[in-house]
Amino acid sequence: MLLVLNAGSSSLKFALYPQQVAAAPLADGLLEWRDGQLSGVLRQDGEADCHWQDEAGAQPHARMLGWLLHTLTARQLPVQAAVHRVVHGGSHFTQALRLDARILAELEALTPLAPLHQPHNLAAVAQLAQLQPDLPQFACFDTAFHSSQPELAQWFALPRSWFEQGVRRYGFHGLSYAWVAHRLPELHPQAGDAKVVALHLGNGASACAMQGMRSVASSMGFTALDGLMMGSRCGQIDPGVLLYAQQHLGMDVGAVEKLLYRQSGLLGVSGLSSDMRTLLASDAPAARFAVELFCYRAACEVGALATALGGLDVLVFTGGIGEHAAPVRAMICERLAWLGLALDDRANRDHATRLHATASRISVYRIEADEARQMVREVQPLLNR
Ligand SMILES: Nc1ncnc2c1ncn2[C@@H]1O[C@H](COP(=O)(O)OP(=O)(O)O)[C@@H](O)[C@H]1O
Ligand SMILES: CC(=O)OP(=O)(O)O
Ligand SMILES: [Mg+2]
Repeated sequence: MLLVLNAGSSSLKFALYPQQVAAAPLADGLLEWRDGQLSGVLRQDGEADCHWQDEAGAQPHARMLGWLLHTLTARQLPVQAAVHRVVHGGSHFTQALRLDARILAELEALTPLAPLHQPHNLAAVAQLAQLQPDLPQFACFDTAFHSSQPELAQWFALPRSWFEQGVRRYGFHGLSYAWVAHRLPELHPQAGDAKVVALHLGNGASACAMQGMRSVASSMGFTALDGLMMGSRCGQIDPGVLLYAQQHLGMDVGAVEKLLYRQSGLLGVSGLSSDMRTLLASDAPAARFAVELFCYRAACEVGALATALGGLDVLVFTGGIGEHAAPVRAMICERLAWLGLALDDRANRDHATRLHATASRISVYRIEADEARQMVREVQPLLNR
């Protein structure tokens, strides 16, 4: 049994797969740590049949994972290996691999580049090792899919030595895009020759340009801050704003980090929520404006990536917002009408897989993100070595 883990700041998604690439997980669910409370939900056979709650107390994450391992073992589903989504693999790690102490130290050094993700990803590795020391543990990287990008797409216009030190555009959400690259040819037979832009719109949001189903450019860069507007991250910003915040407003580095990662995006602009569902349900003008800005920025980024590709044949929506927010898809596509893109309104409202109108020059698809299954695919060749 292979346990797939995707650890975030306050939640940990898990799924348990048999050690062959099966269509559906044997069990999956979510562990959460919020307001001093721990909770867990486990689904088996599609039914959420196990709920757990406890006070946070000491070592909350270890207790959540302890509950999970205990529950799975009690159900005759003992965990034999674990694979983690690790957001940043830096320039060295461009493939799934088995974790050891040396690799973990290198990954820890990348924490400043992904402060919202990397520490939580690595904490889950350490806690599992404590609970089950012999467990083989693997990592799959969000940056790996983008390692195929040409140098032109990777460089900032900084002095040469900065690139050599690793200050370059990496790109993220690679597990989600790799899954899109796997699924799209099943939906669009000419996908291999197509110029594709995929939009991963979730709590974090980014866009990726693909040619030959490989990444050639992306909107996220050195960290998961650049590019699109997100739930609470600002996306693309004039770096002069950061100088202004420090030099004239006297903000220290911690305050600037908090501003960029946690107080901006949909949350900052709406003053209401980072959650797209809440904003779409609200009549407040600031909520509507936040949604409009989100869509405007996404459409502009699609235009930029179409230029990187030299054309656009296919647009893909994925991630929580991309999969479920029909009004957001409609607003983004409206702004791309000049490219010859037309949605089928009904298909969009019904969340169909194929979303474009018959007359559209550009095909549009909705693909459900499945980072967990992509991780199983990537780690499969390493399991029986
Ligand atoms: N039915 C829905 N309509 C609109 N937005 C939705 C819907 N379901 C989920 N979302 C949005 O998706 C976002 C979360 O995306 P998800 O990909 O699940 O996030 P994460 O990055 O945490 O994995 C939230 O903004 C949420 O409001
Ligand atoms: C890289 C990133 O932004 O991930 P998430 O969408 O899970 O926050
Ligand atoms: Mg996500």
